[in-house]
Amino acid sequence: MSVTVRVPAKVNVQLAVGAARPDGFHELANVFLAVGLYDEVTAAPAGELRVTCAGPDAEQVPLDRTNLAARAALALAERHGVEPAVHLHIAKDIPVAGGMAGGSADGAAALVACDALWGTGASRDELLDICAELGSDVPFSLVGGAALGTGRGEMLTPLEVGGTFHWVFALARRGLSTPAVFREFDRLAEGRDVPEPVASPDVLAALAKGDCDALALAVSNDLQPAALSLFPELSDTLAAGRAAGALAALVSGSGPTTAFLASDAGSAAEVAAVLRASGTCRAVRTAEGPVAGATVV
Ligand SMILES: C[C@](O)(CO)[C@H](O)COP(=O)(O)OP(=O)(O)OC[C@H]1O[C@@H](n2ccc(N)nc2=O)[C@H](O)[C@@H]1O
Ligand SMILES: Nc1ncnc2c1ncn2[C@@H]1O[C@H](COP(=O)(O)OP(=O)(O)OP(=O)(O)O)[C@@H](O)[C@H]1O
Repeated sequence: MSVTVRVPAKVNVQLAVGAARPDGFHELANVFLAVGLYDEVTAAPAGELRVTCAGPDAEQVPLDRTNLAARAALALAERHGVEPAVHLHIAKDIPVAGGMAGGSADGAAALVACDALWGTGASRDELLDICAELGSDVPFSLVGGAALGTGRGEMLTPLEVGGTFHWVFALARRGLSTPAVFREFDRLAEGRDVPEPVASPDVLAALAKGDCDALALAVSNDLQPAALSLFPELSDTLAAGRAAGALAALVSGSGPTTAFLASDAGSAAEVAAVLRASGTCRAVRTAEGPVAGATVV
């Protein structure tokens, strides 16, 4: 018997970043949208904990106990006094180190899969607690849809969304480390006051209405200058997407994936084709959001 869980990537339609806290994390107002690029994690009984991974970026994924899927299984097993004797197989389609919460997605998926496989019957709140221990983005991967994340991003308030948004994602030729991007944010902020991060009423209203033109005017990412500083070539990708007719162009989370909002599926396909031909990125994907979070299939 095995359990397979499908889990989406995310894009941040607003990422407001405050000053560094004493614990090193940054206070955020993080508006997450789950988009239809998926990993699948399959949990099956095994002699001992084992992780395997397949997919285009699989060789970049650690297979030891630092893998977020393995850490999720160990955390659940420890809380419930269960042997973590499980084979976790990750079918990976979310770009690795791309700012789309790929590792976080696998953590949330493994948790749901192991809970079902072992019959541990953890409550939603307990699963969310474990997710928050694993990483700031992991709780959102569990719940999906759209949500405002406060604190370091782990305290979620679900958001209503009045329609479907069409996105194009340009994958970069190398990854960016999330801690390095936050450090660069701090360096760029030296000597000036960083305001408290607050959710933009315009972003929330545009999501609630399902209004892509309004969302295009309202999206923002405070990590974008830091990501561009570490990876200047991303400006060319953003410019290529804008020139192709995208309504908005921004870095996704800590990058280096760039995200482009389109008015419908047809124009998303056109923007994707122009980006592919531009030579400014490694690959291009289209996806819609919001979609559901980690779900047993
Ligand atoms: C950039 C985002 O992806 C936006 O959704 C997230 O804020 C990052 O979430 P994540 O990858 O789950 O991050 P974590 O695993 O919790 O933290 C990784 C590292 O990112 C930095 N970090 C993360 C979240 C946060 N609010 N402040 C931070 O400064 C810290 O250096 C931390 O050590
Ligand atoms: N299951 C996993 N899949 C991918 N990377 C993982 C996984 N577990 C741990 N990692 C490690 O985490 C690093 C970041 O990968 P990940 O794909 O999660 O980045 P990300 O999408 O930029 O994250 P985020 O958007 O949450 O900041 C990788 O370089 C890898 O070493």
